[in-house]
Amino acid sequence: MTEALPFAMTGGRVRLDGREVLRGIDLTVRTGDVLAVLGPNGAGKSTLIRALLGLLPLSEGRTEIYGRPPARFKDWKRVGYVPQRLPMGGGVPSTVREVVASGRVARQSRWRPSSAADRAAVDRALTAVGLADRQRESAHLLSGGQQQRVLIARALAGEPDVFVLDEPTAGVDAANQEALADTLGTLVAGGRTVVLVAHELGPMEPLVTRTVHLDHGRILREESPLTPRSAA
Ligand SMILES: Nc1ncnc2c1ncn2[C@@H]1O[C@H](COP(=O)(O)OP(=O)(O)OP(=O)(O)O)[C@@H](O)[C@H]1O
Repeated sequence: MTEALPFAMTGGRVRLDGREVLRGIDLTVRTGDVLAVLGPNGAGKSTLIRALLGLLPLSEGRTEIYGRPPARFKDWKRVGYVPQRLPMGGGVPSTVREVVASGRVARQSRWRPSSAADRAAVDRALTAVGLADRQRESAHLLSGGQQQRVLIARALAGEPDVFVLDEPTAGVDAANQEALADTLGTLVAGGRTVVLVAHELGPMEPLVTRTVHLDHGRILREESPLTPRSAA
């Protein structure tokens, strides 16, 4: 049996406050794709990835995650999401490590709380984003770029099959953009799938196998760069 596609949207429309923000999106993401969603401010890029993940409902059309509509999809450990910003919730300050460890939750259960494997995955993720030495600090007191790296580490810690990143390099300095590109390169070489929103691809550009250009809630064009994964 062939594996279901990580994401498949057909005729997807999203209305927010009575306004159509996505207008008839047909998009499939295949295993191993590194898909960059490009377009100007307000084009609908974040809305598209939130709709792919089922975080926003479609007003028309359908979308599936590994062959199931989001409401019936259960295998959330396969999906890692890096939102644009650290959610400010609950008023309880969380340490960097706690936020990153929360990326393991979909892998844990009442019967199997945190294990050595979980702790090792959190350690690897913290090291990958260069925050191992800041792990005891309060995540909300870090800079914007550092918080972005905490969110990337949270997704890495979950060891998902598909990573969805909303502007992962926004506010991240050049050295850490390079580090992120290296990390993503390793994941892609291991067969993972990546969907990312970006204004500037920067050092991630050589990894990208497909781009979709959005504007006014529609896909204007789709391209496959000629030399994916071969940094010049
Ligand atoms: N909750 C909301 N209610 C109403 N309109 C919204 C809401 N969220 C987003 N929008 C509108 O939807 C449109 C698309 O927003 P979206 O955040 O998806 O764009 P984007 O391409 O990711 O932009 P950016 O590059 O600035 O992050 C924008 O015009 C925005 O104002």
